[in-house]
Amino acid sequence: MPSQEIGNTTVASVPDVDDESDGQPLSVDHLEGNGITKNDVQKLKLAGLCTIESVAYTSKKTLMTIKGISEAKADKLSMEAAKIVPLGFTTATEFHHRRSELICLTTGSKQLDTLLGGGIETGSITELFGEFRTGKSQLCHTLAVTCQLPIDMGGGEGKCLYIDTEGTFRPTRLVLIAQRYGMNPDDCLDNVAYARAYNTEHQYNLLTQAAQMMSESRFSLLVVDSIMSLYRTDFAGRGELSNRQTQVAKFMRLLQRLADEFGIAVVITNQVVAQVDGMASMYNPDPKKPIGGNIIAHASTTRLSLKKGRGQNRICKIYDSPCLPEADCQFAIYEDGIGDPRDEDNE
Ligand SMILES: Nc1ncnc2c1ncn2[C@@H]1O[C@H](COP(=O)(O)OP(=O)(O)OP(=O)(O)O)[C@@H](O)[C@H]1O
Repeated sequence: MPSQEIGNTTVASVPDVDDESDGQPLSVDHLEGNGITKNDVQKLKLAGLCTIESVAYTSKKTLMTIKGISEAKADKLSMEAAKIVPLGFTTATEFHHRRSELICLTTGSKQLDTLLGGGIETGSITELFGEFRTGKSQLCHTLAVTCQLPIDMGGGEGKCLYIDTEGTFRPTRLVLIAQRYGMNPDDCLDNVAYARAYNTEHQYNLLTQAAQMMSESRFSLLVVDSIMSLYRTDFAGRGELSNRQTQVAKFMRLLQRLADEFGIAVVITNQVVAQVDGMASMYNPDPKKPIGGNIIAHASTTRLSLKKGRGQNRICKIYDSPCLPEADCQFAIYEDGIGDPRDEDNE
């Protein structure tokens, strides 16, 4: 999707993301035939399995939990999907080639993009955690706009799906950010599918809907702001901890499946609690850790810790990443979204 040069400014042409674009996963409709009926396909779609990839990535046991899918049918579905989606070994060269084609979404701050090796990676889950007012939601708002930009401007040429569990989404913020990038604010808002989640069951069901929407048009970003808040209230007390973690794991697994299936960037925000173990407080006077335990820790590919700095400045630290070293940088929150700290802010 080309950007246009107007005077000294590069103006983004807001993508017509409803275009049937290349690279979209194949619809599950293509499985029809060979003993798989239209009715079977409909059942898969109702269960949120809208692409052949989603069927290939789902275990036989899970396929059999779909109402009306027998063991024999589940076998048949897995077999047909595996004929189309490669599930075996590949060479590291081929994998390297595929990874080099992954797009990163710009955060709006050059320093932060550099820290992240280009921006927020697509095809994986990035967790932003920190205390209140550290800029988690503001970064999500900026990404909801930049994900729509052409690839040559640091975007993903796709729509954004935004699940808000705390009621902090503000479309007015998007208008100002869209204007900064020379986008038409109305088009930009139309490209953001927003849903407020009211309980954890609803939060999960929204992902099933998301799968359906993503199979119909090109999305490049899915935001869940914030991931744990409803789990904390729906599952209160120690007695419910194990059940809570099982449900969180199920949710995170579906998030990862969507990231793999549609090549989207998944960004989740998370709260922190004071860390009480002795070692942590020995080296850090104010130790805080993200909530959600090992489930969130293992399911998030990149974990970023956000802290307050001076004024509108914030500090982002790479807390965990499979390929980035532990390092940090500063960014700032402005009226028109996330940016680099300006000199006057540091004086
Ligand atoms: N229009 C704006 N211009 C500049 N800064 C803003 C603007 N809107 C909000 N902020 C700043 O963003 C900060 C809040 O950031 P954000 O909403 O991302 O917090 P958060 O980390 O998501 O916290 P919480 O956990 O409370 O949701 C505040 O310091 C606020 O002053």
